[in-house]
Parts: sequence; structure tokens; C-alpha cells
Amino acid sequence: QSYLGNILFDGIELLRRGQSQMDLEAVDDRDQILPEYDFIVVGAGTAGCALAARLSENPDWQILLIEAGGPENYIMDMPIMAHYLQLGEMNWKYRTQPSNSYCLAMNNNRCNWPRGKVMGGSSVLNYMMYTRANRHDYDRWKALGNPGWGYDELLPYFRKYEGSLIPDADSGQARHGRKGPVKISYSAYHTPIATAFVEASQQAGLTRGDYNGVNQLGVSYLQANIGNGTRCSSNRAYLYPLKGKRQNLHIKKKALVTKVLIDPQTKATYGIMMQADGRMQKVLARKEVIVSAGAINTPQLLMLSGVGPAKHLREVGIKPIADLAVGFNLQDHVAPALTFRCNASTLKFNNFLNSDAVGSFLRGEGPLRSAGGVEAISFYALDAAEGAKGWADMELFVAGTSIHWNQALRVALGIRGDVYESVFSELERSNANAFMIFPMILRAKSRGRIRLKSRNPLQHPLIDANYFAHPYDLNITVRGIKQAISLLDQPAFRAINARVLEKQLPACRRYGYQTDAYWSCYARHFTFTIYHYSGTAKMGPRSDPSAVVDARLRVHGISNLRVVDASIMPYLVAGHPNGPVYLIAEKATDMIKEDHNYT
Ligand SMILES: Cc1cc2nc3c(=O)[nH]c(=O)nc-3n(C[C@H](O)[C@H](O)[C@H](O)COP(=O)(O)OP(=O)(O)OC[C@H]3O[C@@H](n4cnc5c(N)ncnc54)[C@H](O)[C@@H]3O)c2cc1C
Repeated sequence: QSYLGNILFDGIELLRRGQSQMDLEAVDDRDQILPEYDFIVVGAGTAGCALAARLSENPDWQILLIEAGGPENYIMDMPIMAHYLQLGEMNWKYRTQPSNSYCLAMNNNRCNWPRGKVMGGSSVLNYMMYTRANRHDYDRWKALGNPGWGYDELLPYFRKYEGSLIPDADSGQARHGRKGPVKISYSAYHTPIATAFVEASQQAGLTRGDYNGVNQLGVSYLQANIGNGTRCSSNRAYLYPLKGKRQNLHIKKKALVTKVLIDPQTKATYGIMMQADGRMQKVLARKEVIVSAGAINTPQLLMLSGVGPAKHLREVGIKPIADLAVGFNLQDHVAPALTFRCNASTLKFNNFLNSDAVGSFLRGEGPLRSAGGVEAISFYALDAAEGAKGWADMELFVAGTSIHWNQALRVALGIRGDVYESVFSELERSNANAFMIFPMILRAKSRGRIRLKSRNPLQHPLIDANYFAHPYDLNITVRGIKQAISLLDQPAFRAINARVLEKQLPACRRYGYQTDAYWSCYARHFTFTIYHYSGTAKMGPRSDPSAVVDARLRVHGISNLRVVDASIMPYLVAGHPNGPVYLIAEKATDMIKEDHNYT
């Protein structure tokens, strides 16, 4: 077959597969929205798709799932596409407020905070890194006065959603679920960097194992939400299989919920307002409204509806119905990525968006199957006391590529032109091989806040990330950076001549290269979010003034209203939260079914 023939063949095959995937996407029930449903779920993200699928298992309940974004497609689900998606309309494109102490290398000292605006929500934009996090994370939630949330009680819910294809997963008490909808597998593609990272970590004393099993500490190739070489989003996992099978589940896309309707006297929730098809529409809820709009939009929507800090609501002209700490307790994970030169070949994004790569993708191979370039991961307890508990406080993960090979990543991160020029341009000019290690703080102590800018639902809320406000956060980040660099002493990294990029950040040069002060300055500049915003509608008992929802995820003081998404986490878990959000949705569904006598 000629080269041209191959291109045509692959192009046709890609279109055919894309079309067959589109056929799985749920239809938009725009013409048959009823005036009233039993449950209205706001937001078809990680949590919302899972909830809608599980609640509609009861054929007697009518469910409406409302999503601000449009359909997911096959190109979005090529694992390598992760950062390109941030440039499109399927991203809400939030930005943090300008700061003098973090995000300093970014345009206007503001970090980009992407969020999925598409069926599947942020599970379509994410890097598919799958972690359960640590048992102590959940035991701590429970100890705060949240019965039912201890790790041992939650294990059945992990197994319920997991469709793990990891061959060497832990088989003991913490074993993976094998039959659930959310696929988990090792990536089918690795660069030599991944192998060097895993080996160097072992040479430095880490054990190789299943970080989603009994022992979180150790190193492993990445477990990713990928099934059959394709991103397994919440939409694909939970809704694709239901297409045409659930008459009681209606889905409304491209519809923005602007308000949850709550009677100010009785404090009972009775419906929502949404902007769709060019007009405002009211839909009523017989039983409950469930807000699953994610940790930025959920607090925004609650506040627009009169649920939030009374003083702040009055400032923007909203009459408070319940005075609750909505928008506080904002948490995230940051990781100031380090760039390393090396002699081994790395992922060159600019080179592989071509027909050869597409062809190998279609055959189940090649770099387009890589989880956005992320390849392997390790967990450390840098504090000895945490080590004794086996509770990680630092994660390193490696991407077998560098920013200079991937202009989309530079744009997605919002790195300033002059900073890029001084640090990365020489790499670009010399076509150098380079990779990145991200030292990710796992249990930050700083807390940010989401506030309304105005009562206009179309205006983005204000995001104060407040990174590094607590000295612990910068301190452990610097220790993580040094931990990553120490791996270079190991034979596996020596063999590929891995070395720290010698170009310094001009603004930090005065601190002396590779001193603690230099790395602190570096972290304040390259403050890369790992996109784990959470905690803004905290779960906790009524006696806790910072709690917004109770342990059954009902909003305090308001009836028929729940929050089910990453917002409810009292403490962000020590890992990547997408899996834990499925867990929250699965547990929430069971509680809702129980509360309405359907078991
Ligand atoms: C770029 C990126 C990379 C990430 N990488 C990873 C990773 O590798 N591993 C990991 O575990 N986690 C990762 N995460 C985090 C993870 O994806 C999120 O924690 C998780 O998806 C949150 O789920 P959620 O249900 O709380 O919110 P979302 O999934 O964000 O869902 C919220 C949904 O609600 C919709 N919505 C919001 N407001 C409204 C409204 N008013 N009306 C109608 N619809 C509305 C949104 O459009 C969206 O679809 C990443 C996130 C991002 C953005």
C-alpha cells in the first residue's frame, strides 16, 4: 500500500470510529424536557454522570441531568490530547486572582484553572491519573464527625465503580474492583524515561507496587483511566452504556443552571432555573436537587441561590437564605515541575500529530495512547511520622516530555513569553531531549476561597488560590524538589545522563542556584496547578461552623438539596481526586436511595 493510501485508510478509519463513538453519546432531550422531575442533577461531570446513571436504576424515578457543555467526542478521548482540550470551548477557562506570592511566572501573575465544560466534565479534560489516595484520608473525614466515611466502609464503593485491568494489582483486603464501569489500566506506551524513573526510584529504596492497594508508598507505572486505549470519562463509563435504555433519564446539554429555587420561608428546595435554547426555563423537582457542578461552580451556584456567607451575599445584592461557609476551604495540589535534559528519546508532541501516529493509535499502539505524557508515579512520606503511618505527603510523577516540545502545554499553563524565552528557548532551538518531574504536595495546609464577583451567573467567580500561605506548603515543596533531583544519582538516570536544566529563572538567580531559597522562589513562579480544586462545600456536622453539608451530603438548614462532587471533601485526599469523586457519587446514590426508601 502506498503512503498516501495509508493516510487515506487511517483517516477513514478514524472517522468511522469517531462516528461510532458519537453514536454512543446520549441524545440531548431538548424537545421533551418535562415541567417536573423527581431528581434534578446539575452538572454532568465525574460525579453527575455517575449519579444520574445510578439514580435512574429506579424506573419509578424521573431524572433530569443538566450540563452546561456539549457532547464528548472521540478526539477528546485520545489520551494524548489532554492539554489540547484546555484550549477549546470545553474548558470553563477560569483564572486565579493576581498574586504577589505565587503564579509569578504566569501572565499577569494569574494561574489558569481549567475545568471541563462538556459531557463528562473534568473527567474529559483530566490526565487520567488514577489513585484511590490513602486510607488515612478517609478515616480523617470520618473522625471529623462524618459517620460512614471511613476507608474500610468505603472499600465496597471503590470496587463498585472500578473496572480495573491492572494485572498485578493488590489481591488482598484492598483489592481492586474488576467489574465496575470505570476502566483502569497501565498505559500501552512508555518512553525510556518512564523505565528510568521507576528503576531509579527502586535503586533509591522505594518498592515497586500497587499504590492503590494496601501500601501507598512506593513507585509504579501510572494506573490510568484508560480502557481499550481510549480515555474512560464518566460519560463514557456511566452514560454510553445506557443510551436508548433509560426512558426515565433525560439529559439536557448546553444548559446553564443559574439558580436553585429555594422557598425562603420553608427553606425547601423545589427546582432550578436554567438558561437554555436562548431563554430562561424553570424546572421543578419533586424530591431533590443535587448540585454536582464541581468545586468552583457548585459554590458559585449555591451563593447565587442564597446559600452562602450572609455578609458576602449581601455585598453582591443577594438575599441570604442560609448563612453557610460556602466557598471557603478551597484546596488544591501544586507541583512546580522540574525540567531535566537527557540522552534518551522523549515524547516530542510537535512531531507526532501526524498520520503515522494516528495509524499506530488505530492499531492500539504508539504515543497517542499515552496519558497526556504522564508515565509513572511515586509516593513518599518525607516526614518520618507520616512514614510510620504509610500516609504519603509528597508525590513525584514523571512526564516523558518537556514544555518546549509542546506549545499547547505552555499556553495551557499561561507561562509568560519572557520566562519561556529565558528558560526553554535554547532547548527548543537545539531540539534537545528533556523530561519533567512534578513534585506534588499532597496535604497542603493553605486554604483559598471562591467568592462571587457579582450576582450575574454568567460572570466567573473570583478565585483566591492562596497557595503557600502556610509555611509548611513551601517547605515540603522544596523538599519534594530535592527528592526529585536526588534521583539523578541513581544508575538508571545516570545511564541516560539525566541532569537538571541549567537555565535559571532570572527572577530567582539572586538566591544562588539550587539553594533552598532558589527553589522556594522557583515554586512561587512555576506554581503549576494539578487541577485538584476541592473542599468549597465542606462536609461536616452542624456543630462545625465551616461545614456546608452533613455526612449524607444534605445542605445544612435547607431541605431537598444535596451537593455531590469534589466540593464536599473536608480535606483534599493525598492523591488525584477523580476516583475519589466517583466514590463520593456512588456512596451518595446509596444514601439517596435509602433516604427515599428504594434499596
Ligand atoms: C486539566 C485537568 C487535569 C486533571 N487531571 C487529573 C488526573 O489526572 N487524575 C485525577 O484523579 N484528577 C484529575 N483532575 C481532577 C478531576 O478531574 C476532578 O477532581 C473531577 O473531575 C471533579 O469532578 P466533579 O464532579 O467534582 O466536577 P466536574 O467533573 O468538573 O463536573 C462539573 C460539571 O458541571 C457542569 N456545570 C458546572 N456549572 C454548571 C451549571 N451552572 N449548569 C450546568 N452545568 C454546570 C460543568 O460543565 C461540568 O461538566 C484534573 C482536572 C483537570 C481540569
